[in-house]
Amino acid sequence: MSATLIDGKAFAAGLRTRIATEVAAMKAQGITPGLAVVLVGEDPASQVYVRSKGKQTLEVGMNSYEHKLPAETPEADLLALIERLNADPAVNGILVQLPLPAHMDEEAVINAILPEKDVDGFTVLNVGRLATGQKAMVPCTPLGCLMMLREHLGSLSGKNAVVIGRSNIVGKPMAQLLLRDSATVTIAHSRTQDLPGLCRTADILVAAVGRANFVKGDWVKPGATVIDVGINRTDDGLVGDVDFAEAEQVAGAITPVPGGVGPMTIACLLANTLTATARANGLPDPEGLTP
Ligand SMILES: NC(=O)C1=CN([C@@H]2O[C@H](COP(=O)(O)OP(=O)(O)OC[C@H]3O[C@@H](n4cnc5c(N)ncnc54)[C@H](OP(=O)(O)O)[C@@H]3O)[C@@H](O)[C@H]2O)C=CC1
Ligand SMILES: Nc1nc(=O)c2c([nH]1)NC[C@@H]1CN(c3ccc(C(=O)N[C@@H](CCC(=O)O)C(=O)O)cc3)C=[N+]21
Ligand SMILES: [Mg+2]
Repeated sequence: MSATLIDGKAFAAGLRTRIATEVAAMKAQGITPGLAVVLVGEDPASQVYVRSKGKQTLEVGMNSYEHKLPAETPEADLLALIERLNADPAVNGILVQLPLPAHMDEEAVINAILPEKDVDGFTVLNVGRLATGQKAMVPCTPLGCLMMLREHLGSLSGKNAVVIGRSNIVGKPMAQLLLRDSATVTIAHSRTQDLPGLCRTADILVAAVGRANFVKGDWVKPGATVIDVGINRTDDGLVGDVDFAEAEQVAGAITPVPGGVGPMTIACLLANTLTATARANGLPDPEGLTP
């Protein structure tokens, strides 16, 4: 047996085409969406993401504003930049690349972003809105995972979902979105007992752990849908948190790494920027880009 491959790269390309169409329509009304990305320091992986975000932002017809600050920038200077971006009408979305250097208070920096421009959905206001079922900006990685799950499964109602990982940027918002779609959700983490046994109950298994090839084939329920969020650089190249070779023998469907969740994350960032621009201009939310 061999699983259906969920092609995030192709899905993301289709999403970007739809976004480009919407951007063109906005531009005809004199509105050009703008995304500001702030990178502090020189982490090579972060530089790669920021570069591909900037490139894809321009490709869909949006304006891209990149701000690169040295690692030793005082926090006050970063907060001052965020204030300027908050006040700039050409900027509809603001993303501050994480992680930040150790001398900065990540929570304070994130919460300085105007919630309406918080295209990562990381501010407490957007987290609270998502948790209470109000109209929010939803974190890009979980949103991309949700889109792929809906596309593959249709309804998620009543399905058993296990999310491995409880971070604020992936695990927790992923669980919220699955719950909103009426899945029965369990969040697992480093203290979870009998993780393999728990995973075997999952119709939907989302791995956001940060450990290469962590989830083994015999943890996967036959026919399950497996979403691999992990990005791990190893001597064998980029690999996910799921042992792909094993899991694809058992799963019904699975996302590859690379070419799965990663490209969807960037496409959803553009989707959120479009949504933020629509809301800032009193237009309805673009169809199919919000949960
Ligand atoms: N494709 C994409 O677009 C993105 C990919 N990523 C990738 O996703 C992965 C997760 O990212 P992130 O959520 O930020 O990571 P974090 O390090 O913030 O969180 C990892 C989570 O995994 C849990 N965990 C660690 N070890 C184990 C274990 N042995 N058993 C069970 N749970 C464990 C931790 O548990 P505890 O809380 O108990 O410590 C924690 O909740 C990384 O590989 C990251 O690179 C992240 C963002 C976007
Ligand atoms: N404020 C903030 N928002 C984020 O969304 C955010 C962040 N900080 N910090 C880092 C993580 C990680 N992340 C990825 C985005 C795209 C790929 C991606 O496109 N991956 C490609 C491979 C890219 C490669 O080769 O390195 C793929 O999986 O196919 C991966 C990871 C967003 N993050
Ligand atoms: Mg983290």
